[in-house]
Amino acid sequence: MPIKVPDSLPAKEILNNENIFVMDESTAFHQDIRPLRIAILNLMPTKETTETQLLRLIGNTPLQVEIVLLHPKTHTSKNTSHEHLESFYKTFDDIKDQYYDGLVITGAPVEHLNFEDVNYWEELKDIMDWSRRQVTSTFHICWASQAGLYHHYGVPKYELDKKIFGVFPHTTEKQNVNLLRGFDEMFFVPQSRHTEVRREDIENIGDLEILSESEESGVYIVASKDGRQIFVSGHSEYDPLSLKYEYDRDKAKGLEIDLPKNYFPGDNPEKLPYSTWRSHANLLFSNWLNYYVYQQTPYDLGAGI
Ligand SMILES: CC(=O)SCCNC(=O)CCNC(=O)[C@H](O)C(C)(C)COP(=O)(O)OP(=O)(O)OC[C@H]1O[C@@H](n2cnc3c(N)ncnc32)[C@H](O)[C@@H]1OP(=O)(O)O
Ligand SMILES: N[C@@H](CCO)C(=O)O
Repeated sequence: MPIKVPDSLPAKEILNNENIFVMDESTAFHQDIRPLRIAILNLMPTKETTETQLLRLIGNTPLQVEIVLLHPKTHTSKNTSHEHLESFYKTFDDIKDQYYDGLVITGAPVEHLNFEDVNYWEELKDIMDWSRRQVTSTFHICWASQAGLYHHYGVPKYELDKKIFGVFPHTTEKQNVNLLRGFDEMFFVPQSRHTEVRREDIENIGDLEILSESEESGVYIVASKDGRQIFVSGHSEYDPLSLKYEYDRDKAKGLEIDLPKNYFPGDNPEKLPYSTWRSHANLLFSNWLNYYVYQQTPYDLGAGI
């Protein structure tokens, strides 16, 4: 079964070439099954790259999934063209009366700012409040996970002395948690952050559970006990070369940046990096879609969230 995306979205051709069946709006879904409606609030400056990465993971499912891409209307994008946003994106105003099975909120390179100084903060707060009422489960990535933990639970973020940058081993001690089903005892996840949230600020909040951590890179997955809010600090969706792109970009700018850890063979940036996290990424997203979205959402969406 396929995912359906806006007509002519560039990611469609890339994913079809990878044998992921992506439909456009003119093609009909199987009529007897209600497709899952997933919104992606894309806050990344590199929107096309992120669309492709997320659709690749969300499309790896036997479920029918209809995608709506959202961007914040209170922010003028510097790095994504107006035409791209006009052609493929909606804003919160267009969908706020509707109910959704799932929402993904991406990272954003605004972590040095106070949340209140992010120019779409008021809109993002409205979207996060709406998600509590009208979305079955919301998956927050990187900066969005910090933003969600802060907005919903008052959890602060802290500046790190040094950027956490690389692919780090992660573990979990939890048993029988559906989001973690099938996880290896230890698995790798890309992290690329200047800030963190801390265990001690989260563990006393009764509604939250820390599901996975890394000795080196800290808290990874936090979830509300009802599974409706998932906060993920890493970038499992990243492509094999995403960290290389960030490393080369920062080097070219003359910034002080260490090599991403556990990434280049022999720490040689001339060599093609290892990608060691893609099976984890696929499992994380398919567990979320299956157990937290599909198995929880009401058939008559809106009648019972
Ligand atoms: C912590 C995480 O969530 S990780 C996710 C972030 N990682 C990435 O974005 C990786 C890819 N990004 C990049 O490579 C870089 O951000 C680039 C090359 C695209 C742009 O870098 P720079 O030129 O240094 O920064 P630039 O001035 O364009 O600002 C970056 C973004 O922050 C936005 N921004 C800056 N200040 C603010 C603000 N006060 N409020 C809201 N957004 C802001 C910019 O508008 C831009 O986003 P946009 O393209 O959606 O408009
Ligand atoms: N992942 C980000 C961190 C900045 O927020 C980058 O290096 O682009």
